Amino acid sequence: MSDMSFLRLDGLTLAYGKTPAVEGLNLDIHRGELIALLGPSGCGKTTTMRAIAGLMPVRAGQITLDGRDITRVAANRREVGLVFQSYALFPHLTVFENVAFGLRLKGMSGKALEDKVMAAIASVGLTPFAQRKTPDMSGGQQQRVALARSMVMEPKVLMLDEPLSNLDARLRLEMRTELQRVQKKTGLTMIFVTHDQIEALALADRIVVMRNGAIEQIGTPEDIYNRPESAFVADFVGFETIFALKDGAMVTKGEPVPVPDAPAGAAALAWRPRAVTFGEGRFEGTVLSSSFAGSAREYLLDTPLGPVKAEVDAALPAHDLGATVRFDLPVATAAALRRAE
Ligand SMILES: Nc1ncnc2c1ncn2[C@@H]1O[C@H](COP(=O)(O)OP(=O)(O)OP(=O)(O)O)[C@@H](O)[C@H]1O
Repeated sequence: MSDMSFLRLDGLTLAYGKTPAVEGLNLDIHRGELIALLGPSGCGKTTTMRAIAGLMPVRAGQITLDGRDITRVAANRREVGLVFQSYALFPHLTVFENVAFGLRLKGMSGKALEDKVMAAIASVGLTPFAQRKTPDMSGGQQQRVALARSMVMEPKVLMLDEPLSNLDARLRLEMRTELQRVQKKTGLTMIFVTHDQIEALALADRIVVMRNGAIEQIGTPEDIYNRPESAFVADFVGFETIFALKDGAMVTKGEPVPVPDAPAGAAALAWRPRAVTFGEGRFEGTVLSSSFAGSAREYLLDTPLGPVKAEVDAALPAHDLGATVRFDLPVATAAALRRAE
């Protein structure tokens, strides 16, 4: 068996009663990879993780972990860890006892237990807090306790459901680095769920973008950010101006715009605000809104083509609302999408 299929989902189909949640999902995860499941609310991220953890029956398909079919194996025998958004720590127990809990259930005690627990606590940088009760700790520290408690069980795969969503902006950044550090140090295969594209781009080795219970695109952060395949993914990673191509022309709100130099096979063209030429070009639009963002200024333009978002250097003179400006959509700065939806 190759490392390519350390964790393999094969035609995974999941449903809540008559409501389908995930349909025929195929995914191969390497040993030691950090994978982000990214997508809008309701696309099936949590349901997929619950199925891998054994908390959700599989309607059809197969889950294989390290060469073993675990599709119908009980949750506690899967060697899969799951850290919930809420951490679910025991408030009356110390950090040490929270982390030791699962090992005690397995019958471990004494020095062996202590060594393992303290090593797990050390790996998340909480050694000085081992005897503290968890309610007396910050959100980020509690998150680390939850991480240590799962890691100490030495799962083959550790899954985290929106691990950073309860933290404030500063702690989120700190825990992002921490999570990456712990993962690289331990070589643990990890899957985390997020609907935050910045978090997925910053953390993951590969990103799995989901939509309506299926995989829309799988790739490295660079692939997803620079080479989105569909309008759905492009829009998700900040290409805000997207036009479908039909018969060699862009389909716009008004007249079709011929694009003789469109890349072969492209179904749509997409521009980030920064890639739109502003102040000159073939087209004209009216400033609908303008927002200052430090080094840049963003304009939303009302144009005969449809809405266009452009970003320019904030040092340039600002345009008033209602002002008429010229702009262009150069093919050279566009991403060519294979799917227009
Ligand atoms: N307990 C449930 N009973 C019935 N349907 C459910 C239940 N939980 C989820 N669903 C449905 O299954 C689909 C997938 O939901 P899931 O929770 O996996 O999405 P998600 O991508 O994790 O969303 P979020 O980002 O909001 O957590 C959705 O259509 C959802 O409405």
